[in-house]
Amino acid sequence: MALVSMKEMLQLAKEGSYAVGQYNINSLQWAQAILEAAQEERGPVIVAASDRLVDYLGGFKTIAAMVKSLVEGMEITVPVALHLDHGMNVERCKQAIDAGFTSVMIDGSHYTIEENIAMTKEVVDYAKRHNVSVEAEVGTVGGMEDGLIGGVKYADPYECLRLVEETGVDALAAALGSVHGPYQGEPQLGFAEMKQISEMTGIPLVLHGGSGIPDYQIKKAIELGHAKINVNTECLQAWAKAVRDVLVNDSDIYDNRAITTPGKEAIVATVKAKMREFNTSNKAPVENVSKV
Ligand SMILES: O=C(O)C[C@@H](O)[C@H](O)C(=O)COP(=O)(O)O
Ligand SMILES: [Zn+2]
Repeated sequence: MALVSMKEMLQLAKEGSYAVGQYNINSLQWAQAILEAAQEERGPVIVAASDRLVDYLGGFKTIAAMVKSLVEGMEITVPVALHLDHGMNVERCKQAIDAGFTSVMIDGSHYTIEENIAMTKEVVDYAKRHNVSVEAEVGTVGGMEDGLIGGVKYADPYECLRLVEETGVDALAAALGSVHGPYQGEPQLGFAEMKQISEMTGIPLVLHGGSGIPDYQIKKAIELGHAKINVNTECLQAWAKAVRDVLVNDSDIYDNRAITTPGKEAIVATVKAKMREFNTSNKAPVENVSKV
């Protein structure tokens, strides 16, 4: 199946009270694992490359070619969106779109709201011409973002409304207490603000920092309008644990495949567990699933 934008995927998720997971790739093996998990769970999936890792992964064209050819070679029939995560500027988003990404995030959250709106609008105008979906961010997710350590800054509901109305963006990441990387203690998400922003804007919300959030808070975030949840840290932790176990248990092992395959299996298991938690399993359209 050809790669799709995440516009329809997220609208269906919002209407159906579930969320589509965005899983970040950190190498070829990540892409294989995420696609395998989604196909086995029969649910839509968002495969993402974080802009800070795009060059490390070989650049936009390499990533798009890799994901497209894995979808074809692995006979993936569930809907797959290829998304640029935390796009650093307008130019990077345009490059991703030109290379074949079907969705982009323009992260203008470190700028003034006026600058954020202007950047987002330029990306939306370009993306619409290519049938590509756009996500924007208001406020600041805590922890590690764009390679920087920063504190939480809650999204202002009126700024969210302005950005949505003035840009026509497809999905909004409103920072409400979530953190990239591991949490220190229990996450404290701002549910009252979440409800207000969801009701005011009406568009699918995106939860960054989706790793390490207890199930009851995930369920509440979905109930209050989140249709996309980003997960990277939990996959990294599962991969690292599996690979570490192999190396600790066998000091003579040197074969790359033997060392890293348990890491890949750990990512598959993590993504499948998340898809069940987010209620994405079995949500691929029936006509896609019947081809399996
Ligand atoms: O690490 C990245 O660059 C991508 C993440 O910021 C991703 O967008 C995300 O929100 C993952 O959250 P986490 O798994 O809770 O760290
Ligand atoms: Zn993020």
